[in-house]
Amino acid sequence: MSAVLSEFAHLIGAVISGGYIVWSIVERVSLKYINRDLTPFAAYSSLWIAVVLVPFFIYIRNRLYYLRGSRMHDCKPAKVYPHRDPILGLDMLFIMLKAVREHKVLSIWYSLFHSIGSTYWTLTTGKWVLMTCEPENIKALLSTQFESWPLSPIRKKGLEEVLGPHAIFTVDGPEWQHARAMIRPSFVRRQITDLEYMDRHVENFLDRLPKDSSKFDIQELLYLFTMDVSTDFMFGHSTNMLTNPSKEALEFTNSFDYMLYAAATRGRLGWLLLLMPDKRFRECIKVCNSFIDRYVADAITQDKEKERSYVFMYELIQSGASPRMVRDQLMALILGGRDTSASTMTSLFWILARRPDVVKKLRNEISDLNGRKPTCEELKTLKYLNMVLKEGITMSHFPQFCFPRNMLTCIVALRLWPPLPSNMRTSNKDIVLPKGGGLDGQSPVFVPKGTDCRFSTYSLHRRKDLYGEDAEEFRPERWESLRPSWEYIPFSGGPRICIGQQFALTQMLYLIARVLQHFDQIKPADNNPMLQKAGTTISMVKGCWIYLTPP
Ligand code: HEM
Repeated sequence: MSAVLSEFAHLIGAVISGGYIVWSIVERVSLKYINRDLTPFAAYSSLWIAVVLVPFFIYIRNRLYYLRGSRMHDCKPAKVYPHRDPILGLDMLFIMLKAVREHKVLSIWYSLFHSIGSTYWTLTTGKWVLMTCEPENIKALLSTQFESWPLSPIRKKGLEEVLGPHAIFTVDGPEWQHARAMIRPSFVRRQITDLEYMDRHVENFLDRLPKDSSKFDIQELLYLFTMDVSTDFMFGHSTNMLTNPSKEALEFTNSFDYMLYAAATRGRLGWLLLLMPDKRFRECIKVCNSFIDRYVADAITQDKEKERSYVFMYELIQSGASPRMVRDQLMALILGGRDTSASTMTSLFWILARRPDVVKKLRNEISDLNGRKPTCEELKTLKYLNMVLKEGITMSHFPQFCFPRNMLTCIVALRLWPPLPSNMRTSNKDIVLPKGGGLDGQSPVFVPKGTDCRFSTYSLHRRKDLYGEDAEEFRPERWESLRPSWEYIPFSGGPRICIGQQFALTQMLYLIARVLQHFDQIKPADNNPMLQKAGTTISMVKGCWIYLTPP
């Protein structure tokens, strides 16, 4: 009965507002061309009122649709952010723009979840978005309802501009399956454990570290390091940013940085970006594309003898991928691989500089190697690994990986400062998420087709009800008893789980182990709180300035 009433109200609303709009337009036209009012009430016809009526009608229509859907599916409405502007939600836009300027986006999300609840609705430039940091909802989005939650069109559009239309990060459905199937074997075959080639870059990194305990920005070096590793892995040619970058490599790296930063900002602005054309953004895309195209063309035309046993680009070319396809995947993998690892290691060094107790423990673990470079086998056979295996810290959605003991610190860094602090999916049909409805947020919540749902990994990882009252504290020891599942998703989960997680963890583990073999103490060079900006990944606004002291 209520469904019939709501359909009826919907119909009446459509007829009244639609009729009014048509009538206003006809009156205007007749006044202009035949200089005559058509109806005695012509004075009441106003295009301005018509313009206001449209969003009002859309609002009522959506509201009724939502309430009806909720009733039909035994759901309760989720809480709503108390907007001052209930039509476009411009108040939230201004809050977010201010937060971006002050680098407080992550903490604002966190505090909103804290004050409203772990699932709530908010308006973003006229569109309702469901915000959540509820593990059950995230599991639904990424796994159990995977088919119904493709990538959001905003993200697709934003990333398509920079990565291209075939990149694994911008496609869904069969095209995504194809891209993933093409990339996946490379990560398995390579075993991600070729420390030899990684070692060259780690040595370059160590060479750049000041040995006289002078202060320096480790973030800058980490981004150069991961760019060198990524390009070496992808093209078989490193940008050599740590040693002797060519003019092109420098230009590529700078353009890549700007391109990603601009893409993230544009993604946040949505349709408002139409008002803000960015010439530099376009130029940077061109620079990056032509840098990669040169390597691809070179590899295709010259059929070069491979310098190393494995180069990702050659594998793609041999799989029959078109040059455009190869370029798009290469861009995606540099994006996926470079900033994420650099961001994690930066956060980690920031906290290590403030936690000498943790540095001491880590150095004790590593001292078993007697200063030798760890082989992959040695990394695996460290005595602590047995303990971790006994403890069984293997997540259900990390089927192929167990974390060695000395990776625990990385895990902690990934919990508190996940490099991808939030993500979004859009429903392709009316659907029900398991939690978030009702005053207590425990009932299922109805989500109409076309709704964006943003989940905040950053806020999820800091939930006190999941991680304890000290959730915001850096305490690696908590992992000795923790068995998280969907409460811990730095690498996402489900079918689209990060393809490079083992590569990333090995790279980070190796670099950190080697740095700690060379340096005894890590100290902060300032007392500033951690200030992070959220681009496509998070990074530290003023860098991470530290002192390293050799033993
Ligand atoms: C600390 C390091 C890393 C973190 C925290 C991380 C995190 C993530 C996350 C959260 C996703 C899911 C994105 C989404 O579904 O929207 C993802 C996907 C992906 N990551 Fe990573 N990543 C890391 C390193 C890497 C590395 C080193 C590579 C490659 C060299 C890589 C390649 C990818 C690819 C290709 C995908 C897309 C998978 C798909 O859509 O099927 N990642 N990563």
